[in-house]
Amino acid sequence: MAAYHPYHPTLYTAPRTPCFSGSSSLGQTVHNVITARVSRKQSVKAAIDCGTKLSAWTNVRREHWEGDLAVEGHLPAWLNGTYLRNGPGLWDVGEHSFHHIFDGYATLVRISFRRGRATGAHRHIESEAYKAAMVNGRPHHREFSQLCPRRPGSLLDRLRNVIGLSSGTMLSDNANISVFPLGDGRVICLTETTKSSVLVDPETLDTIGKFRYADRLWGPLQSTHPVVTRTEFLTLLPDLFRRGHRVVRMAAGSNERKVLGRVHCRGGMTPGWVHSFAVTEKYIIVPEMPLRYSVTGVLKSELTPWYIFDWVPESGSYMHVICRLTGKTVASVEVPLFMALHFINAYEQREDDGDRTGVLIADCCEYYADPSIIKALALHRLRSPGINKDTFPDARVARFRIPLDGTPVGELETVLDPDVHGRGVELCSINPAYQGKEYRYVYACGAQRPCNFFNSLTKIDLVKKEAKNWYEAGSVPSEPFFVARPGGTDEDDGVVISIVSTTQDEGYALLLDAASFEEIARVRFPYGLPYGFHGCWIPKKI
Ligand SMILES: CC(=O)/C=C/C=C(C)/C=C/C1=C(C)CCCC1(C)C
Ligand SMILES: CC(/C=C/C=O)=C\C=C\C=O
Ligand SMILES: [Fe+2]
Repeated sequence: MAAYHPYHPTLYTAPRTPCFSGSSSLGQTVHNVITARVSRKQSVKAAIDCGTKLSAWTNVRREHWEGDLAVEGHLPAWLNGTYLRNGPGLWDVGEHSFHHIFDGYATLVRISFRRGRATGAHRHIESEAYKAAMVNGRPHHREFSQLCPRRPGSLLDRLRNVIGLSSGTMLSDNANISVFPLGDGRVICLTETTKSSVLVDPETLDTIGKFRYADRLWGPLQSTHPVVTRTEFLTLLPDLFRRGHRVVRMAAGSNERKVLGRVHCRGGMTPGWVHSFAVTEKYIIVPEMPLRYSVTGVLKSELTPWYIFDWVPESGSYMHVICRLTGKTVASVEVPLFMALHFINAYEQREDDGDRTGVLIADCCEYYADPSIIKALALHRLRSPGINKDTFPDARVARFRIPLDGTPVGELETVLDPDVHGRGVELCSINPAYQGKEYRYVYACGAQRPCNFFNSLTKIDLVKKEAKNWYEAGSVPSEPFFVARPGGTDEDDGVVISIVSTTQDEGYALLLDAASFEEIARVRFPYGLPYGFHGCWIPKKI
């Protein structure tokens, strides 16, 4: 069968903004390679596009920038520390343009707050994949929608691809999704390949090198959303051939992962894709949805209609519950079909008659069992808004109830009227002190319809079932990240930070008071920034 390829026939011509000026030797290589490949005509087009197109979907202007940031408004005196955000920031190399938002080379953005002032920086992560692409002027590794550079023509090439992909040598280490401070002070960036675990310096944004796991747990894939606390790092390693996930734990200060338990997927022939999972104080909750890895697609270096997945609704949806102490599966229930990337939080709902745990609650951003969100994130779709076309899939805050008493099925319900957040909810954060506990507030990207991507921020009150929204026409805000005020006792005592890209070539960090959801400050970069995914907060040690 011919390999399916989801490229759009009228592929958008990406505005290239290739005025890189790296100072490192790699930066110099980057500069030479890029300038050599960009014609004057392209540079003029880039300059025009910069002013008129949304910077969210364009390459970052320079490979590296660092400087003081202009502050409009008032930064709280208590806000001392660094906000780091990871995401793709370079989708074009030489003549090659990536197809999907998840393919772009990782770009870190830093904003450091100190006594009411702010400095900032951005820089690409110097992964092997990025460096090879810069030197060769085209991608050299398998990315999310980018196939292996060697197209399987002969049997020998096919065999080489299978070996390269299963051994991991051809897989990308482009850590472009998340960033976490580990309990021991190191800062790690990740995507879904194991080799993408990369350590960075949160101040200079230098790539320090690979995070080397000191164990023998083989497997090319990992979760990009580990649960990281001061004491541990909990993650999942998908087991493509034995239809499951290993649940592993690494203590802070160590590089050695230890297997805690194993999730056996119940539907389909391959494990369900888990982009994130949830924890309560006692349990780890692993979702299994019918968007399953296409192991043959990945190994044969072919794209399926869902890129690297198959959508197999008849294989069902399940929630698996693992005890954090023993690693044993204590429940595995069938639930209504669902499609979710991000779990918001989970907790144990205690029964009235004592401390026996009855039901687990797990909340997520859910797409009405429709995986088309994956296709909505192709760059040509993001870059062609189509005036007044409402093309973005609807999403809701959905709540699972998972019984622990042996009942074989769980429930799924919509928590609040999705119209209050524009039928968009994604890239969520909560007060981290409430992780695994009963909680009330969610901060997330929302939608002001019509739209082809999230374009607002929302604060959802799960108790009152209300939302407060922030929206400004022509702006795309990224994940609103909650930072708690030290010593604060209310769940929403703090600020929310989101980096906004606009059609006016602006890039700024928006700070909202988390309680009122009113704007308190804008901290401006000199130019528009590309979209990014997940951030973290590193408090300044006083
Ligand atoms: C949802 C999200 O933010 C990113 C998802 C990225 C995925 C699933 C990437 C997967 C892969 C690579 C980064 C390299 C090649 C292997 C593959 C599993 C496709
Ligand atoms: C940008 C995105 C999802 C958008 C819509 O659902 C997901 C990013 C995932 C990164 O972890
Ligand atoms: Fe994510």
